[in-house]
Parts: sequence; C-alpha cells; structure tokens
Amino acid sequence: MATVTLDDITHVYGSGDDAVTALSDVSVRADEGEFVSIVGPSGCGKSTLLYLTGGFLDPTAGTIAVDGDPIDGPGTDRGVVFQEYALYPWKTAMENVTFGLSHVTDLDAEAIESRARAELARVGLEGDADKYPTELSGGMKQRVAIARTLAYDPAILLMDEPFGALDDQTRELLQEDLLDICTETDRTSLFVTHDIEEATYLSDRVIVLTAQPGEVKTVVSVDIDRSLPRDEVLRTDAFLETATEIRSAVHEELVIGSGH
Ligand SMILES: Nc1ncnc2c1ncn2[C@@H]1O[C@H](COP(=O)(O)OP(=O)(O)OP(=O)(O)O)[C@@H](O)[C@H]1O
Repeated sequence: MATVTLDDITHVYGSGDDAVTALSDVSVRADEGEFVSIVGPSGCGKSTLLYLTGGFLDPTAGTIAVDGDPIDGPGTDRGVVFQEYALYPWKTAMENVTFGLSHVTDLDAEAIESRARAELARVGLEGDADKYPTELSGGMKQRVAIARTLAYDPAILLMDEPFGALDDQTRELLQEDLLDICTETDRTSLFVTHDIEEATYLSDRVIVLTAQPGEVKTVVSVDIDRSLPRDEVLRTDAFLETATEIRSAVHEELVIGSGH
C-alpha cells in the first residue's frame, strides 16, 4: 500500500478580481494504512484538497506525491468515492463494478467478473449483482460505488462525504463496514466529512482546516479502542474527549468565518 503527501499546497480558483484562494500552504500526510479525515467549516477547501489529491485539479503551488513520486493526473493508485453515487443507471450493480476494469487491469473477462463478485460480496451485495440502480436504496448504491472503487484495488482511497446523503442508520452501518474494509486491506484513506463523530470514529488522525482560505489549524490524533462495538466506542472517555477537541477547533473557525 502507499503513503500520500501534500507539501505546501496552495490552490487558487480563477484570477484577478475573481480569484478565490481555496487552500493556502497546506501540508498533509497519510501514511500507509492510515485513515486521515479532513474537517472544517463549509468552503474551507476540503473537497478541493481531495480533488487535487485525485489528480483532477493541478495545485497552484506545492507538490502531491504517492510514495515520494509526484502525481501527474488521476491514476488507479487512487480510488475515489464521492457523495453522489455516480452509477450508470442503465447498468446493473455488477456491470457498474466491471465497467472500465478491463482498461485498468490485465484481467480477462472471467477474472474481472469474479473480482467484481468478490467486491460486491465484501460490501454485502452478493444477492443484488443483477439489480439496476433504481432497484437499490441509497445505502446499497453507495455500497456499489465503494465496490467499484475497491475493484481497482487502489492503494489510496479518497472519499468526499461518501455517507452524506444517507440516513443515520445506513450511515452507521457503512461506517462500520468501511472500518472493516480499511483494516482488512490496510489501505491508506483520506476522508472528507463535516460530521465530527464520523471523523473521530473512523480516523487515526483528524486534520482541522481553518475557514477559507483553508490552512491546517490543528491535527488531532485519535486513540480509541475500535475492537469495542460502535455504541461502546462512542461512550468511551477517549472518544468523547477527542470529538470535543475537534469540535471546539472547528467551532472556533465557524465563529471566525462568520465574523463574530
Ligand atoms: N470551480 C470553482 N471555481 C471557483 N471557486 C471555487 C470552485 N470550487 C470551489 N471554489 C471555492 O473554493 C473554496 C473551497 O471550496 P471547497 O468546495 O473545496 O470547500 P469545502 O470545504 O469542500 O466546502 P463544503 O464543506 O461546503 O463542501 C470555496 O470558497 C468555494 O466557493
């Protein structure tokens, strides 16, 4: 698996009077197997940071590297999961997962199908491979999107509010599944959320960005016993204290951002 580093990243959208500095001198690192979340007030550049790491945007200044090699556009070493499931409505769950795999792997059709089946099973959809997106709930669609990304076997997972559109129960189930998947596969994850409990529950480290332009305000290490059931984790002192520390840091920025 892999380490991803963002060094002194500044990103400016537009130019002249319309220029918006989304990120200013941000340095972030996620080591192999580490789960790092990015939180901060709306507009602080969280999504921008993820798009840059995905290679969909070029930073105005700074370097992004995977295992020390600067990235040059998108690559199959980095898999993305966004809030919008972005599934093809005319393709089944299985076809959504297999689509495109032949271009990025040297597997034959049979091997591709078997890998897709394994990934659908991993996210609990072994019985739903032939269903179309309209026949799937929001949670199931997001599971298909996750399976599709995992099928590429990316070393790094980039997730932008992947559970933002889901109801609380589905969100909690998917959080637990994601923790299992990340532990099982030792992937490196960068995860954007505005949900502080979610960030605390999932992460090894949480990076709090300042109000726009986003700078790193603080980095909080999370040391909680994830072998406990979710409900118990959420009641531990370590969890509550860490979530409070992160919430206070974000709140300070909300106050600054609102001019109070
Ligand atoms: N394509 C664009 N052109 C111009 N400005 C942009 C563009 N995309 C984002 N911005 C601006 O850059 C800043 C950061 O946006 P970004 O979407 O990265 O923030 P965010 O932290 O993900 O926000 P949210 O939590 O609301 O999703 C914002 O001020 C936004 O208006």
